[in-house]
Amino acid sequence: MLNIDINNISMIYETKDSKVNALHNINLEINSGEFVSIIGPSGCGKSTLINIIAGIIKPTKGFIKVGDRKVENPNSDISVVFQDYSLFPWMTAYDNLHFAIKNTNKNLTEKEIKEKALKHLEIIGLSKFSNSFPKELSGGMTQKLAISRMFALDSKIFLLDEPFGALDALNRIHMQDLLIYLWRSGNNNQTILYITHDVDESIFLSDRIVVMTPSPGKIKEIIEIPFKRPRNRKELTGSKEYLSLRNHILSLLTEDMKVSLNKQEEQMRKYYD
Ligand SMILES: Nc1ncnc2c1ncn2[C@@H]1O[C@H](COP(=O)(O)OP(=O)(O)OP(=O)(O)O)[C@@H](O)[C@H]1O
Repeated sequence: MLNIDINNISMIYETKDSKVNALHNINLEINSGEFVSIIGPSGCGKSTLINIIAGIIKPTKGFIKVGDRKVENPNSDISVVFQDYSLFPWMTAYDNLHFAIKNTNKNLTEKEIKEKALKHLEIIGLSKFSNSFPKELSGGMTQKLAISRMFALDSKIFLLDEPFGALDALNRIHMQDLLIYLWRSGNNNQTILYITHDVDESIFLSDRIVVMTPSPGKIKEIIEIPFKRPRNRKELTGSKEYLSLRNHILSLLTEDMKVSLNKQEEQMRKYYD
């Protein structure tokens, strides 16, 4: 179990002709075993933050600590799943899992690795597709495999960047249930940081939701989700408490949208006048 300490992170991208102020003074502590979602308008720096935590890009200011260690580069404590899948396209479904298990459990025998890989395929209902390559699977199946592979990797921290963004509503619900099932049935209670645009998804999945403001991305509010687990989707979404929480998050997000739409309108008026 490892916590994540996001310490005063700012990020400015410098391109040939401009500077983009992507993140400004982000401070956040995510506890071991916690599920935290980040929600915010497009371009507020959510993916930038995930990439900084994963050690893929270096921030302009501030640092990330995972447990006692400063993050300088990608490392095996942290696994990342992106929207456009995170599998090896040249390996079958079984081989993708086998490879992950073999590389993170050096003391397992070949028989144990095989059993574990087959068990993972069974849990996600893809036993029949063990010899299929990612391109031969549907979007939902591919993402199931990517999530399953993430758990097989046995990392302590999972960073998920809109992993179900490309799925239809039904598949999305199914995947949310699978994610929570795998997370809660794991032995070591991993820490999850989850990026989404979907307010309902963030409430259903999270212990806390971090709402961000647009350019530069700052933390606007951190919301504790009061609902006990396991959560019953039907009961939850019908409750008054849920609806008021949902309205609160939506109003935080639309406030910023109004400001940016007004700015856009002002610029268009200037252009056409
Ligand atoms: N490599 C880069 N070089 C220059 N600017 C970048 C780079 N990556 C991101 N940006 C800019 O930084 C800002 C934040 O981008 P980022 O992708 O982190 O936002 P986001 O909140 O994840 O967006 P979305 O929800 O649309 O995926 C945007 O203005 C984007 O154009």
